[in-house]
Amino acid sequence: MSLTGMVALVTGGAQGIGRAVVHALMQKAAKVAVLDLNPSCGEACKAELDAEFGEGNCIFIPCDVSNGDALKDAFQKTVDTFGRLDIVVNNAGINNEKDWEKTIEVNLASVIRGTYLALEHMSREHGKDGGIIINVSSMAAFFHSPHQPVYTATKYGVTGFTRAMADASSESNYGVRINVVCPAFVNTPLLRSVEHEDNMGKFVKFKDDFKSRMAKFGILEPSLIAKGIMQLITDTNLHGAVMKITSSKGIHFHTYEPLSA
Ligand SMILES: NC(=O)C1=CN([C@@H]2O[C@H](COP(=O)(O)OP(=O)(O)OC[C@H]3O[C@@H](n4cnc5c(N)ncnc54)[C@H](O)[C@@H]3O)[C@@H](O)[C@H]2O)C=CC1
Ligand SMILES: CC/C=C\C[C@H](O)[C@H](O)/C=C/C=C/C=C\C=C\C(=O)C/C=C\CCC(=O)O
Repeated sequence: MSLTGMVALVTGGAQGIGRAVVHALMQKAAKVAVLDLNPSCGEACKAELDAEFGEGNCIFIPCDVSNGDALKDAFQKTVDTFGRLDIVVNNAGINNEKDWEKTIEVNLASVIRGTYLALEHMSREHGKDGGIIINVSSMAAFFHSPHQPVYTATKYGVTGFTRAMADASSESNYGVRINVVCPAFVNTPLLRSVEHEDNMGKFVKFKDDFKSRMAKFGILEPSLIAKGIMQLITDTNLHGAVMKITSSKGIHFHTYEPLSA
């Protein structure tokens, strides 16, 4: 499937996994709106992408995804700038067990909100052409982490929500494919949050156990996660797919018994 001329929106796109996905999309000639909370990182990211791909192919929109009005405006600005929307990657996420309500807001509520906004702009129900939504979950949705109970809960939520919405899309003929990706540990700034009491709260005392888990399971590079997400975007057979990415098995898919969890 060619992405030339397609328009994508990536939340948390200024660094880490989101940044790698933005780059991969632009390599395939998509136009991209990068949404991120961090303005300096976002502006630097846009400058690098302009230098590599030429101006006019990406925009940076400062946006806190947990602010519903700001997220809605960012979707509208993307469509106003590029004329359409085809691909949404709900990637922004945090690790904060101390401010656990914020973690639910960013990791789960904002993914739900981002999915509904994406449907408003892409679903046949709204007279649009269809599209693709990718939600970013985690292997924590399969191997629950005793050091991140709320983070784990949000990622279980993202996976369940995405599967249910994929079925809703099929049953109501939205014309939108909806998939979820579940990476294991990835070499990004998020991973370094294991060291900080501000992020881990009382679970910071387990940081060495956590680091042992990382050593045991390995640490992936963001480019591999971008490769998996590009497969979910471009393979038109993939809908309702739950992609796992691990050091031991690479990119692979979780399978479920019919009518089971
Ligand atoms: N790094 C890892 O080991 C893994 C990460 N993930 C998930 O991948 C996604 C991306 O994570 P990383 O790239 O590792 O993190 P990261 O911390 O490197 O990058 C996240 C980006 O999201 C932005 N962001 C954070 N809160 C935001 C908000 N409220 N509104 C808008 N932007 C916001 C940050 O400014 C940053 O640019 C997250 O959903 C994370 O849970 C999943 C599995 C493994
Ligand atoms: C402080 C750390 C911050 C963020 C990291 C996140 O918690 C990240 O989202 C968590 C990842 C958790 C990964 C947990 C387990 C990984 C397991 C494997 O790699 C297991 C290997 C094979 C599984 C076989 C299969 O696919 O079923």
